[in-house]
Amino acid sequence: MSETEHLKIRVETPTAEALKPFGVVLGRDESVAPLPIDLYEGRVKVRRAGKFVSDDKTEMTVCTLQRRPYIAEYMERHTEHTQAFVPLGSKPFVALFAPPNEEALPDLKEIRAFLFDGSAGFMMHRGTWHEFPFAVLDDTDLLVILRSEATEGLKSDNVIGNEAVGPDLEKRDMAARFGVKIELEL
Ligand SMILES: NC(=O)N[C@@H](O)C(=O)O
Repeated sequence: MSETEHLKIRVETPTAEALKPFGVVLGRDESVAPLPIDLYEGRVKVRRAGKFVSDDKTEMTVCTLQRRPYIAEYMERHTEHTQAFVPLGSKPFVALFAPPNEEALPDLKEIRAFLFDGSAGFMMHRGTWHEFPFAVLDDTDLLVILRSEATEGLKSDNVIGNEAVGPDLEKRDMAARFGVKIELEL
């Protein structure tokens, strides 16, 4: 009986170049110019991580977060998709939500905040009100899965009166709408 032949495959470092024949690394690539989205004083950089092919206008962005004050400046919702936040690098992040409703604004009494330890991401129900997650540590990367029309609506030229509204996006200025400063306590 012949000796079983051994085919040895060397395990490589998963660089973007090495992986090009197979796909796109879903992680921070600073050679990709951030999109012209300039909310939170530049503390959130949004880069498209590559073309995500789907039967609908869905995409993946990689957002790089720096710490910012734990104040919910905005709350927004997307009624057409279940947006997901996935931590890259296992760093913790804070997110706050209010349940989907039929009203034009979230119910302040129902807002809750959570500290995610970085071991798991979160996919929201359609219409869940939320603020963009907060970094606990600087240089936190989040994979955000969402519909591209929501991303387009966040671009600076669509921010009017400190709010952004567009197809599948309602981003509301909480201080202007409620006259309250929503602060998170860790
Ligand atoms: N960057 C980004 O996805 N921001 C908002 O759409 C959001 O839902 O947090």
